[in-house]
Amino acid sequence: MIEFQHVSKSYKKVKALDDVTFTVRPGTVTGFVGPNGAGKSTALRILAGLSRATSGTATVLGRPYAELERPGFEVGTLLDAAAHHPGRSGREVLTLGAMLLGLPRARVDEILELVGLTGKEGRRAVGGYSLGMRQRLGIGHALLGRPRALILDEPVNGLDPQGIQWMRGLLRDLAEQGCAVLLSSHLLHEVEQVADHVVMIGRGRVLAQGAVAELSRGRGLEQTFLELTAAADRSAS
Ligand SMILES: Nc1ncnc2c1ncn2[C@@H]1O[C@H](COP(=O)(O)OP(=O)(O)OP(=O)(O)O)[C@@H](O)[C@H]1O
Repeated sequence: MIEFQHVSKSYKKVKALDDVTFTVRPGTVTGFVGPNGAGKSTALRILAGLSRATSGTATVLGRPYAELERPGFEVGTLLDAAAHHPGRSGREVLTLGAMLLGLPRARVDEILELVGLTGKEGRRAVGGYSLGMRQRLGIGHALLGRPRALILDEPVNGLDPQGIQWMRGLLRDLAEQGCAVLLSSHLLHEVEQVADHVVMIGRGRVLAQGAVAELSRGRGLEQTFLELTAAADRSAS
């Protein structure tokens, strides 16, 4: 379970998040959508313990990230596909992660296979990876410890159509295994394909949340999203 309760975050003059409350239940994929600057990354960074809320609480499995006893086994994060050292090979990145968690080397091979990186690709330096390959490595790294919650910032960015289809299947499988998956995306059509629930934010506030079918209102999520964000812009001006 992932929970935001009345989370607000201010940077000097900017109110990046304003009283954000929502839940991601185990066994579901929740899409987190909003225009540029809406506050998505800020919310995910707070959840992953990389930034502090000004007020409110964001928890994973009932605790703030900093208080998780075994974070690598509880929550997997993919917040920045370029986070790994460019000089390390994909295999080295995964091996370091596996060592930190006390996992056997065999887990690295399992993960390379799961994310569709070949042995040869695994031996290449990450600096030479395409964005799609980085995304595959990043999600593999997040999954090393078989976490019960996943936080993914734009995971399909840079993936080709086959890659997008693969990611969709992977996230659905993880949800079926009971994982709580939170993914931010600008691709509303993609969110519609993979998510059960959607949280729409604009200017730091939750504009709507609910089941995908409910929010698409028979016309598609994009239409609802455009109407809600336009209304939020009008009321702010
Ligand atoms: N470190 C920071 N200092 C000051 N303002 C910040 C900082 N980080 C984010 N902001 C501001 O907070 C607001 C929310 O930004 P955030 O990056 O969370 O949005 P986002 O929804 O992830 O956007 P995008 O879709 O473009 O990635 C923006 O107005 C942004 O300028």
